[in-house]
Amino acid sequence: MQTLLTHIKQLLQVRDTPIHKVSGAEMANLPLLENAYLLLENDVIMDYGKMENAPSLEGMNVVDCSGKIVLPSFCDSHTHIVYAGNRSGEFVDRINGLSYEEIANRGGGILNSAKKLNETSEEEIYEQSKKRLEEVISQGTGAVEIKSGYGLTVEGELKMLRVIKRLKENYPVAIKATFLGAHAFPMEYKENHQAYIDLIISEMLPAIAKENLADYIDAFLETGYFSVEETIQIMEAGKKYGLTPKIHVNQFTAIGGIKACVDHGALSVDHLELVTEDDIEALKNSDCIPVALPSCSYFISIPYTPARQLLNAGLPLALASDFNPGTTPSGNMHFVVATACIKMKMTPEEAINAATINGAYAMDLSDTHGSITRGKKANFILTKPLHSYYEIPYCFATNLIESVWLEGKKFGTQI
Ligand SMILES: N=CN[C@@H](CCC(=O)O)C(=O)O
Ligand SMILES: [Zn+2]
Repeated sequence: MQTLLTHIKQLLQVRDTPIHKVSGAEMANLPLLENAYLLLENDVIMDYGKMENAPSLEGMNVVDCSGKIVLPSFCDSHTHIVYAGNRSGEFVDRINGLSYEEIANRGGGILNSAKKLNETSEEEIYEQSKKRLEEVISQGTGAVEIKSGYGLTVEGELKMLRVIKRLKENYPVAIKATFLGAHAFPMEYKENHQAYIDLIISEMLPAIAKENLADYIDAFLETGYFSVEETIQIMEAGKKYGLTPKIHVNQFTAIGGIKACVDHGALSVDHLELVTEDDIEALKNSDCIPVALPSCSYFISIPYTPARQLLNAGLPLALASDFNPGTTPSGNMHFVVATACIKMKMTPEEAINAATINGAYAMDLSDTHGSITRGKKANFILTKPLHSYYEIPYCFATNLIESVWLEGKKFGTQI
């Protein structure tokens, strides 16, 4: 079955020649077609072009898009969507003056979520998590990475990764799974870090590999969490099972972690609210992409990733949501794009590139996702009538989405 979208006011992120990512000054370029058509066949993009060259409407499922914009679905390369319960109590504690660090030191934070997760059945976690996945899909996400990291036990981590696997089987979005056993040290290992790292390496990783549950390995490389040396052990162990590192780093302190991640083959380094000149040097001429998480900065009032500094150095940048119960209880990528423009001074073109093609790169998905390119998945957002794509970040709190399309079908018609 072919579907033809006609009279599209602006068709964004049109890339005739497939690219994997855009970097530095290239990010200011967002190729588009005005008054365009888009032709879908089954689950892929067949063709596109100017309306005057549109194919005959005969026998087609035709969708008139007059006044509306089409852009590729958001590619959210960093989330923790699978969790149990929430941490709204800690949110109020922070309003009343406690910091994220103080809450964590009292056994709150990640350990609070780990306790809840280990007390909750796999079925119940699936039910809670699928609601969040459906929510982000309705907000325009068409490819998403989901981390474990709230188990911190062999069974808990496996439980989370099995839930991610089920989500992958049941939803028409691309999902990549990341093993984040090195998210925090459980209380009983506070004085014996090596014993927990040994548990990750000798028990968790083999069990995960046996069920083929993960694509990537992650660690929270941060003062008070995993040191540079500890993270190197985790990255090297993961690589032995074919898991490429994607690492949380430089959220609160810069301790030389970025260079270690680049040296050990990380696909992405995520957070980077703090960035040093040495970090930038380490990233230059590497294949590792920085990922900024502006909703996290917003929610816990920490600095925003210095996007201009990274782009001026010629580096690529991806934007992701960080959806999690502690620092970012939202996976709304429209808000992420808007906040990147408003607070990080990214232009609309840069922010849309960062949330589409560069997000796809940060999940090894740019061959199939992240742009309007012939042969790629027909995953895209159809907006309500707009004057220009500038209104996407400008209308930062308005729902601009008329419909989301996944694998060639309007979402809601597949499941
Ligand atoms: N910083 C580490 N991990 C998450 C937060 C985890 C939590 O507080 O539950 C993040 O990316 O912000
Ligand atoms: Zn995170």
